[in-house]
Amino acid sequence: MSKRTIESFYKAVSPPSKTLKPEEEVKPKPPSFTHHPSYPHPIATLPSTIGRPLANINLESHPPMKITDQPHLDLVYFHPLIPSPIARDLFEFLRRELPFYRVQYSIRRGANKMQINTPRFTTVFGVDATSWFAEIPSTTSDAVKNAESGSVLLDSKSHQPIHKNKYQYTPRPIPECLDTLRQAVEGAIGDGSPYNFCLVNYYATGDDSISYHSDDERFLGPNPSIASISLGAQRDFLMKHKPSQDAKVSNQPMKFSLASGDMVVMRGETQSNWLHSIPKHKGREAHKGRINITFRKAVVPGGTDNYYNYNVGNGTVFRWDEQEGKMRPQGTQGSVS
Ligand SMILES: O=C(O)CCC(=O)C(=O)O
Ligand SMILES: [Fe+2]
Repeated sequence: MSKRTIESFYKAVSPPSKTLKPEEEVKPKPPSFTHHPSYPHPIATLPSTIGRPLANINLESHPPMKITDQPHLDLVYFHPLIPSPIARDLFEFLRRELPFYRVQYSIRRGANKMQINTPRFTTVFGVDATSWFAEIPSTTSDAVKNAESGSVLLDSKSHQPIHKNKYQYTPRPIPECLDTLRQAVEGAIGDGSPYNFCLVNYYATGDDSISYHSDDERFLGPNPSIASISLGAQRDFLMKHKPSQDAKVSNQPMKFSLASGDMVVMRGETQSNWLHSIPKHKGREAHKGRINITFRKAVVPGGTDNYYNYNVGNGTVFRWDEQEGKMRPQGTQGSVS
């Protein structure tokens, strides 16, 4: 009898089928969940009222704008990608269902060690291109299946389970709700490049922010493409060129007022030449929350550890508390201010 290779026991986690029945045939389904041992809690799957429109985004009436009129700038601006009622429902769904973190870490500045409190809530899912999540087929024994809850990490080249010390943090598969969005985003961009990471920021109020930075880490490879989606409150997105002697380079920042449902794709030489930020904000919508989702492709294991270190870390899980109208650390009773 010939031996079966390990690959033949696994198949890639396939996206949910896009062939949907007409509205009247679809019965309301009880909520279902994406389970995985790496999640602090099961993560609800999208209701069809959100999943269906995301799978059928039509950009014919408002095609994306290419913005390339500044040196080294290569943006594609979808204004919007997601129609506003769906964007609002998706915002509320993700704020309610995802685990969030308020990561603290320390950096060295010369001889001094400084403690940094990330000024926003964050979470992350995905794994770099050297590994992939494979579904455990139904022929595998129930005991193994339950232990792994449906998917296992394999090495992309050997298709063998990864070494237990490959990563410092346990990678989390992108849950169905964000994977449906990933497929919609990849379909809208249409350049055939797949993303393997999903980073989520939640800015609770105008006091939350991200300072000027570029996403040009080596673990993303040269000229990375980053797709960035906004949901909820409108916030300013600033972009400025890195310091340059070139007379064609302006030192004035560009400002985009990003609305719920908008997507900006930063690609080409943008990350190596430009910085971007979401500054603190007062005034209109400052009391309202905003979610930002970025899809990226990390190519080496260092990217996986970096993303989990700065977006999950080792701290408390926060969940949205609808009654209190704010994020609450899990495992605490009563109101936390
Ligand atoms: O919130 C945003 O729009 C930007 C987020 C961002 O730049 C990042 O997560 O790297
Ligand atoms: Fe960024």
